[in-house]
Amino acid sequence: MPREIITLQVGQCGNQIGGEFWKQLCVEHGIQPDGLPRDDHGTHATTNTDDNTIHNQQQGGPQNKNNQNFIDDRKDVFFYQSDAGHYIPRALLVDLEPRVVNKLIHQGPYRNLFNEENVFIAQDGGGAGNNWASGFRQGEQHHEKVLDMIDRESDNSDSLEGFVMCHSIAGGTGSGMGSYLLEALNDHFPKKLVQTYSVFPNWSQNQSDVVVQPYNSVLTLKRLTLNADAVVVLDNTALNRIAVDRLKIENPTVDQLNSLVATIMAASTTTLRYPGYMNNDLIGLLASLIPTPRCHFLMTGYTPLTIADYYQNTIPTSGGDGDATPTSQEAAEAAAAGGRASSNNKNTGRGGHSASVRKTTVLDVMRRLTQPDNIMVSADTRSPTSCYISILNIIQGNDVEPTQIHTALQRMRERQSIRFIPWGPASIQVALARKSPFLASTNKVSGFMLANHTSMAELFDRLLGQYDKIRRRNAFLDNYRREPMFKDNLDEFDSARETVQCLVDEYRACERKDYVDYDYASRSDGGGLE
Ligand SMILES: Nc1nc2c(ncn2[C@@H]2O[C@H](COP(=O)(O)OP(=O)(O)OP(=O)(O)O)[C@@H](O)[C@H]2O)c(=O)[nH]1
Repeated sequence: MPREIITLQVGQCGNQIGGEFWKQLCVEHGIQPDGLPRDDHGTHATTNTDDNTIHNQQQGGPQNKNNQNFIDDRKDVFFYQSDAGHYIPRALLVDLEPRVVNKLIHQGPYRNLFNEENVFIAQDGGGAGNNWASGFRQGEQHHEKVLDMIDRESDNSDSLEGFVMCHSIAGGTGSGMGSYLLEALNDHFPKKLVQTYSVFPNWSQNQSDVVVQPYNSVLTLKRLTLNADAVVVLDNTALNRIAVDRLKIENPTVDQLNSLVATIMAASTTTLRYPGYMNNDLIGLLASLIPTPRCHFLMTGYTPLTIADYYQNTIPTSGGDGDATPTSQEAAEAAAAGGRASSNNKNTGRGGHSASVRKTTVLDVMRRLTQPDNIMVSADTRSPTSCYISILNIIQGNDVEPTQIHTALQRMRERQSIRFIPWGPASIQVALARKSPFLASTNKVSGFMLANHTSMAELFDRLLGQYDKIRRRNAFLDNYRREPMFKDNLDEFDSARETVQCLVDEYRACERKDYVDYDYASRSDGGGLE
């Protein structure tokens, strides 16, 4: 029986990255943009049967020459099938302004993919104006409608495992309404898991309209700490750095960053969609990564990196869509047509956007995954005190044998290049997965890392620094004071700051041997544990 997962996409960013995630899932599962399954088995299936038994043990699924393990994938974790045979995402598209959601459901080849009953757009359509408090208030105002949709979708599953939310923490809707929904999910579905893909802002961008991003981010981080079971951190600063330094794109577009995001999101769900003997449900996946409840912010790494083919020919822009830049719709059409951008699109002249990795072996891939260059969070994972709390590597390759993984692990252990917490087991978990036969790939092996690392505290610390700078001057607070939560006082700001500070302190405490004696009660927020 599938353990279904319902995805909530909230706000502009949430819906844009969510839209890319579904495109990626459709491609990987051989689902056409209209939801109908492709009638072939994929042109990139391998016919090597020599190691079937070995992979069978890893993947737990039947295999034969036609790569039956992929035909036996678990589409129904993320999709359900309509009476007419269309695969429909278990997704809710929520926004306080109509532009992005309308684009998803009215334009481009994927316009018929989503269930339109699952779309919520606020009637006045004014958005939340980069104001967390407005988003939170509107979340409360519209909660009945949205929770009705969630209830209907949850009744539509046999064994719902939980929810995944995609949003950004820095605007108004994804952060404020997203925060409201996180609290509501905890109240209404106390036994279900809640995982988020949370986009952190690019602090190096000096834009005047985003001066309040630190306020919104700190207020959201409180809910991510208290109301989510796991948060996959998607850090725009790091994604941008990777696109520039590794993929040699001068000015990455949002579409190009979202292509990286879609790769990460899809990779992180591989073991749920192609289950094996371990990590085949969300609880199994998260339990191994999160030994202590509050430190549940996960970083990711992926190698070899590429921007999906259909974005390769986009001309980088510093702002909106230029004439020569294919729109998301054109890119999606190109994707649907087989992954090539339209010939009208001019090439950048720099060749395809992929990091130059010529040879991929299991050991290389596993080593590269922990290299700071490949880690998609702007934090120093090699600082003298920071350490890994846990690591899960998902290695994908059609000819990979478990012995290669054992050898790679042994080598890495001998080199002692990775520092782990002093109070727990120092182990890298590895899940072996085959590649989708529907995806072209020039690399034999690719790898994805999901890791819990104490340097995450750096990101939060930096955020608190930005927050303190404007809060000390009580700057830009007028719009917040107009909202009910801040009408009488600003206590909620102080409470959120304190929760984030406690989170930083706990990550730092994790670096010490005596963390096992960590005194939750001594924390001013009582550790938030009931
Ligand atoms: N990676 C990525 N970041 C995005 C995208 N769209 C917006 N962002 C980031 O998200 C933050 C702004 O949040 P939005 O999602 O645009 O805002 P919102 O939640 O819709 O809220 P309002 O616009 O205030 O109603 C900024 O830090 C942006 O850089 C996207 O498609 N991809």
